[in-house]
Amino acid sequence: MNSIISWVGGKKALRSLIYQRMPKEFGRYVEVFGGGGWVLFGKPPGADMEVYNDFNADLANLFRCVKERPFALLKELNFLPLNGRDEFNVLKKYLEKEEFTSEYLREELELAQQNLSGPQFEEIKAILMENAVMNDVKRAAAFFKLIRYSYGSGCTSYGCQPFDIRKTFHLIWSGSRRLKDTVIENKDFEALIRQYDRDNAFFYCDPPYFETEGHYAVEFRREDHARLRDTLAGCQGKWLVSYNDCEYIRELYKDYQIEAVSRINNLAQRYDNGCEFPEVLISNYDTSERMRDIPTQIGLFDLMDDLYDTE
Ligand SMILES: C[S@@+](CC[C@H](N)C(=O)[O-])C[C@H]1O[C@@H](n2cnc3c(N)ncnc32)[C@H](O)[C@@H]1O
Repeated sequence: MNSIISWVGGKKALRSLIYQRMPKEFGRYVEVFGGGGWVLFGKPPGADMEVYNDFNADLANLFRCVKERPFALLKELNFLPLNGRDEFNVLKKYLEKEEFTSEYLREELELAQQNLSGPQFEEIKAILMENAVMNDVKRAAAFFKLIRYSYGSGCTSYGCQPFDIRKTFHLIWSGSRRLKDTVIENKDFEALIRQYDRDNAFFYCDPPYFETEGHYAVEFRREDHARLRDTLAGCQGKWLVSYNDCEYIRELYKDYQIEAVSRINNLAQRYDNGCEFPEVLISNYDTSERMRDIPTQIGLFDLMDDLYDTE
């Protein structure tokens, strides 16, 4: 199926190449730089454990709400489903406000426990918990709209295209079903990889590309590319990384398998028909395993796409 959102650097066009190169067997699938989760959404759930991660808290919260609170999210989205520059600016301001963090909730609960009797505390606790969840849903709805209304899904400028948000509701439903058993995380890649690494793990890593790091709300520094390589170097499991094809990345991963691939560049394609974008797939295992069985494996993924393709 398609993702619930478009995302800068989303791997819709590259994912069939990635499926063909995945290890034939793995017990846990971990999408380290989740973004729109295009690779995850297009693959059958399969593995014993599946993890979606992104360090962007709004993105992880959106995925969590789609998975766990689809009713509340749809209700929130359906409330005043306008689409105009003014609403876009209001949503942006709302998301820029200081977050209602779990730290704040913990303090409120502690205060209530110290100052109230047992039954009173239980009553207030239920209200505080409910409000905290509703805040998550409100934030998820605002973020979802911001992505949908912005230019190129970049969340920064208004896209100026009329769009009825209700047209996306079926995606939220099918997304919720697809994410039913997926663990959603909001961690820096290094902590995540160390936490989930096992010899039966498979990590798909799609970091911000070299010299386009600034396209994301979460800061990714130049030295983070080397930190990622060093973290992956210590892995027991298998991993596949996608990057733009450039000298720096080729040198950084010179001890691993590097395959050049290319795909249509979605944004450039708008202005330059036929524009292709050179990328590399880097791995610590033999990616031709699955391709040797190509008729059966591709058939399976194609079938999933047919079942779920909704956009
Ligand atoms: C190229 S995008 C991933 C696109 C995704 N594969 C898709 O198909 O939509 C890179 C993502 O990495 C996330 N990111 C940036 N720094 C990170 C970090 N230190 N740890 C985990 N995720 C990070 C960004 O928020 C962004 O969503």
